[in-house]
Amino acid sequence: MEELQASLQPRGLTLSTFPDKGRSLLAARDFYPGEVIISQDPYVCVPNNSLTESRCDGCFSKSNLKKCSACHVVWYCGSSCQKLEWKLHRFECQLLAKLDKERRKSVTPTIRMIVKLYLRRKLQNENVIPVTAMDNYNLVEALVSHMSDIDEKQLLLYAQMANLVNLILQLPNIDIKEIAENFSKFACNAHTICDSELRSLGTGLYPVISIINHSCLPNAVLVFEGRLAVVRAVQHIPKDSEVSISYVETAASTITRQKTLKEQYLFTCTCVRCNKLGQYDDIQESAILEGYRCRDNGCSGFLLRESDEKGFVCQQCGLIRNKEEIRKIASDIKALSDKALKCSSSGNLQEAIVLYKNIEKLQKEVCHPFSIILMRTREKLLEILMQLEEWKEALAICRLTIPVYESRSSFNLNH
Ligand SMILES: C[S@@+](CC[C@H](N)C(=O)[O-])C[C@H]1O[C@@H](n2cnc3c(N)ncnc32)[C@H](O)[C@@H]1O
Repeated sequence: MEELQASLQPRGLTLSTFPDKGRSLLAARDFYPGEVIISQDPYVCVPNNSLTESRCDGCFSKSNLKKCSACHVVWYCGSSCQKLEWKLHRFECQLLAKLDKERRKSVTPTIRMIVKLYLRRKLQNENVIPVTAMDNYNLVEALVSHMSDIDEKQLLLYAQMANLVNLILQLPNIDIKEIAENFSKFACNAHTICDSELRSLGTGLYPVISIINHSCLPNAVLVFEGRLAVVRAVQHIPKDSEVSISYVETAASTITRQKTLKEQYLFTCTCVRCNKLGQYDDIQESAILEGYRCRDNGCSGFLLRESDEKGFVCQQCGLIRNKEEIRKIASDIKALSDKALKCSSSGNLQEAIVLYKNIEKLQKEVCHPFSIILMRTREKLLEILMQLEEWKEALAICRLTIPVYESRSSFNLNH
């Protein structure tokens, strides 16, 4: 870690360890909103390929794809991406080509990440790929795995996946337990690589960026420029303070955020937002983000459950909303959502638009106008409309989301 510390110093950063969080990245000088704090190329990354969607292994694009003729698993958009990846894929390709057709189908993106991890370690050990202070396997070894905290079912799954990786790699002296531990490390350290519209393209392991801890009110944000991970300040970060990003959707209730953090990252967040759990402004924010709207369309109050559980009371005008009425609409929304998901994943986009519009209509009846649930439906609609180049309608959806973003920034100012 001394080498890493030395390479972070000229960037105005330093490493520290806290008893409750483990390693942390600190600012060794002031950073200002918009400024790049750190950027890193992935140690390994893979596109999120599935049976219905493929992307180029180099740039993650979806156009002009050709399958690697030897392994039939990996896709490229052209020779420049293929060349870029060849140093490693040359070895991966030989291993995948040896597998029978059925086994090849079980090589999921996660399995490929681990296979690539070991191949990269081997190529760095053999000096085929250069080693630097920010790009070496020691950084992967230092990542937290939470192996002692995960349940038996998950351990068993990791063991099965580790066996498959072992079968593919066929390296001498490989430790199955270490492979399983690397799966666990991926679960709490890997990042989803997104495009500028936050669409998920793939997964990458960025072992220096993984040192950055979480806050529900972060002072920095992680974005991607292609495969490059870039951390930018979103607030003034004074010298000696910790750099933090959010691992989860910040526009969620405290209970939802804490549940996700506990399940995926195995810790309980004690940030300033989480410490407000149960206080009036936390209850209000949670009810707006995930709760129901007032029966009176002209009222913007938030609803809380009545003590006798018959319904929900508007905290602004006192009107009561019946629980059964909400339950009925919620079940209609669920049925439509299942259909819409099927349509959009099978490429039936026109039908998906009709269904998402109906979902939005129903959600407008039950959800608070600034609800994150309604917002997600609109984001989905926007994504499909943009795919179909229906710009006018897409713009109309954007206009609906602006007031929600404005209200969110006022929430955050209150914290
Ligand atoms: C991506 S790692 C971050 C770096 C980590 N601290 C380390 O020592 O390598 C994620 C893990 O860090 C810890 N962590 C991150 N943010 C935290 C926070 N706000 N409070 C407590 N633990 C946190 C948790 O153990 C979590 O699973």
